[in-house]
Amino acid sequence: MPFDVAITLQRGKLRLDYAFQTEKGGLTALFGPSGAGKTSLLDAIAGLARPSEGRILVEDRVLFDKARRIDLRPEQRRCGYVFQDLRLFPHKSVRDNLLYGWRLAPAERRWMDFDAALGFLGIGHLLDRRPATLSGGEAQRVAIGRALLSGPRFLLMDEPLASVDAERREEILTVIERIRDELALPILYVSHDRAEVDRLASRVIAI
Ligand SMILES: Nc1ncnc2c1ncn2[C@@H]1O[C@H](COP(=O)(O)OP(=O)(O)OP(=O)(O)O)[C@@H](O)[C@H]1O
Repeated sequence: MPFDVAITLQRGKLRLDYAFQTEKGGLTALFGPSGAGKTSLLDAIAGLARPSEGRILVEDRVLFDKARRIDLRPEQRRCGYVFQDLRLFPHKSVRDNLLYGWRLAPAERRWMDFDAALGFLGIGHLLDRRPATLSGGEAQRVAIGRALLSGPRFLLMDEPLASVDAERREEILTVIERIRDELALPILYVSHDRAEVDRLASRVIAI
């Protein structure tokens, strides 16, 4: 099963409960209003927020299990996380941002090589640029490239169209569709745009 999650997360005074499982194939959207806890859930799956109860399995591998005292470190989880605010390193070139992802993965875990990622995402001409000089869509593709190069077993994408101008939306949507269809990676995708969810997702989880 790609994602099998049943956890409780405490965020300040707020208690957030999540329980869902997903079927093989396609993209699963997490859909819900601002503040509902979508980013918190991705953070818990990535190992950046620790649940107070429960368990998280991805592709039948236990990432977290409170009862069994299992809590893999983020770098052990093999998660490609595309953050809502991208978090590209501002002082590094596009090349070095991508190489950062690449170096996170031991050689045997890499399933996409550097040149293949450049071609797949159409970012080969941007290698010497700094993130501040990129358009929203270009920066988004670099962030996706960094995640793919880290040899992930699954992808978490937090509103990847949030910082993309209207004209570039189609380009990023097409990239996400290709990741879904050609790379066959389990994807959890946060959005609060109904049209986007209808186009991309094979199932929707209301948060
Ligand atoms: N570190 C924290 N400490 C206390 N409260 C937090 C913390 N992080 C998030 N929260 C609260 O937890 C709730 C869920 O936040 P979260 O960012 O997961 O929501 P979201 O569904 O992703 O929202 P958005 O769509 O606006 O990004 C919010 O009410 C938020 O204020």
